[in-house]
Amino acid sequence: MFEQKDTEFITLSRFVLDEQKWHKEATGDLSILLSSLQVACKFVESIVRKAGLVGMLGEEGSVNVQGEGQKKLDVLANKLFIQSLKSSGCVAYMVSEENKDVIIVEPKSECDKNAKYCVAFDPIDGSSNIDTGINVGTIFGVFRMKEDAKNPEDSFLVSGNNIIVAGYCMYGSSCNLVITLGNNNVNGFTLNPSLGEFILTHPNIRTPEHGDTYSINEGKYTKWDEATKAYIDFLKLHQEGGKTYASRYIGSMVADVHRTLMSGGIFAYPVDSENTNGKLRTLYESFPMAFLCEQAGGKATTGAKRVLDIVPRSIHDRCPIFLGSKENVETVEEFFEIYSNNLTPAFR
Ligand SMILES: O=P(O)(O)OC[C@H]1O[C@](O)(COP(=O)(O)O)[C@@H](O)[C@@H]1O
Repeated sequence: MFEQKDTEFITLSRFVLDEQKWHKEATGDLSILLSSLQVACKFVESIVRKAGLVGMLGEEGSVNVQGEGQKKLDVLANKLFIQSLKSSGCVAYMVSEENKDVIIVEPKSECDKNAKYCVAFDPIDGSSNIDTGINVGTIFGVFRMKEDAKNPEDSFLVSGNNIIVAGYCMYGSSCNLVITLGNNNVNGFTLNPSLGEFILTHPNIRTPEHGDTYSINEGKYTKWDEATKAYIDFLKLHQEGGKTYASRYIGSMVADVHRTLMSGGIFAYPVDSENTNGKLRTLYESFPMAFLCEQAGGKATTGAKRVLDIVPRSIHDRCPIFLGSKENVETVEEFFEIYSNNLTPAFR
């Protein structure tokens, strides 16, 4: 476990090597994989930062498997992550928000044939905010390849409890990479552009038990299920010690979840009449964020069950998600309990 010591100049690479020291079965492959991931994050950060100067804003003109128009940065960032992860020699399969099928990595050498990791990622999350310079990010989750897997998908169509590493890299006023390798340990690093190094700046992130901000696209209120409507109504009517809840919504999951992990509260993207399974993708948005949140002491639910207990039906499957401070999420679970039993909430 990472000992609390003077964190200055602890780079991400050094931190991962330190962490791996505690894993008897560690072969160094995970460290190599994570160093390839951070190289891709640095590359994308450098392009996002100057996108407006180098003609990298706007549409690419193509449509991805989700039916969404692809931004130029979506396409470039996707290429960079695929290339960097392939070059690690430790990744067998990948799933990207931008690719319809599982990406199968052809081993280049004998050693590559032992690649045992699978990575699911969203190269640019919050694409709708790219052209206005609002925070966007990359989300990633690492799984072990399923030994008896018959098809590449099989290693991904498993419950979120199989995720071993999760993180995101947020491209904004500063570039922050937040990561967990499990062990109830979540750490935040800030990119020092002049050094080109991610430096540990937020050791051992703990999400407060309770928070008084909520983050949800209220424009969809009329399309929500009754439990979600009742919960948000409750937040508006309810005063905690004279304090009302504050609404905060950026529309980039990475940015909204980052704020929620650091200062508490709740982020939600429920089902609605347009997105009957929710909008956010289980494998490379909800699972990594739910794992990070739980490892930081928070909770993540669909309303009816723990997000990490879901087994996705397909690699681009979607699910509703409420994540954040333990107490706030437990209140959501109570509302879903009430409505699933057709009871009327006390405050109504
Ligand atoms: O505009 P909406 O419906 O509120 O959706 C915003 C949500 O969709 C997303 O932009 C989806 O992610 P992508 O940009 O990767 O497609 C999330 O980042 C965000 O939380």
